[in-house]
Amino acid sequence: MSFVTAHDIFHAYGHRPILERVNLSVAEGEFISIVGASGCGKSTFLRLLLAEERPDRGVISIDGAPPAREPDRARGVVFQRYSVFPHLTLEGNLVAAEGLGTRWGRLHGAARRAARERARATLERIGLAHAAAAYPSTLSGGMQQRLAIAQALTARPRILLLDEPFGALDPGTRVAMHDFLQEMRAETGMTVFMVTHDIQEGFKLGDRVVVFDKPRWDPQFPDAYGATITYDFDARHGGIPFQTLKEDTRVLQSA
Ligand SMILES: Nc1ncnc2c1ncn2[C@@H]1O[C@H](COP(=O)(O)OP(=O)(O)OP(=O)(O)O)[C@@H](O)[C@H]1O
Repeated sequence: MSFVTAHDIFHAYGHRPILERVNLSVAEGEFISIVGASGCGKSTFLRLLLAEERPDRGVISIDGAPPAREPDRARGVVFQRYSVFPHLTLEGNLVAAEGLGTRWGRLHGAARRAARERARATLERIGLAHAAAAYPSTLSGGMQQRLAIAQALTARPRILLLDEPFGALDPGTRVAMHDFLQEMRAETGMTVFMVTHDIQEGFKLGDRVVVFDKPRWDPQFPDAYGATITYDFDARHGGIPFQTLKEDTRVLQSA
């Protein structure tokens, strides 16, 4: 049963097609890694899932409805340039994340006390309890990233969108973050879309690895065509034997 679907998506910036004929069907709980050349529209696709932009043509649906335009608790996001609140302590960051989903954007009284308790438990969980009262600027990149992911997960989103979340991390911290993400995923059963430039990472974490590429390419007019999903690998079974070639790559020869 499909939870997230993209049907025949076309999206352009001005006269420049970025995505064309993108079709994808994702079951709830699947982890989709997205790879592809720089600038081929991977982040654009995430923005369409977030409804930050609407596709020019085609339909995206999440749980049978178009994605909500307003930020909602169903979707958590972590970008490479992660967005923690610099003026709040670590604990304050997690409490604020819970408040974002409420009517007034803040929690008060007993609800706030309960959120603080949960924040402390989460910080314990991600190994940052000792820094609960510290500010993000005093943390290393890996610790800030851990906080950003914990913040996105605080609302227990049904869908987590990750745009190169581990790009800036050293290899050791990366592996620790992979473990953390895998644990959180096992616990919550959330659906994940992760853009990465690291194919190994894509296969390690993903159930499927989808490749965005331009099946049509005119060397005279490189911007003439958009990218689509050219491969959809089943990464649960080692990938390659289960690959689905969705389109032939056709290079247009100049006369
Ligand atoms: N708001 C915008 N207006 C015009 N062009 C844009 C806009 N956003 C992105 N683009 C262009 O659309 C193309 C796709 O961008 P996008 O960021 O989706 O690619 P990407 O595959 O995520 O790239 P990277 O791997 O480098 O992050 C790029 O050429 C980019 O310059």
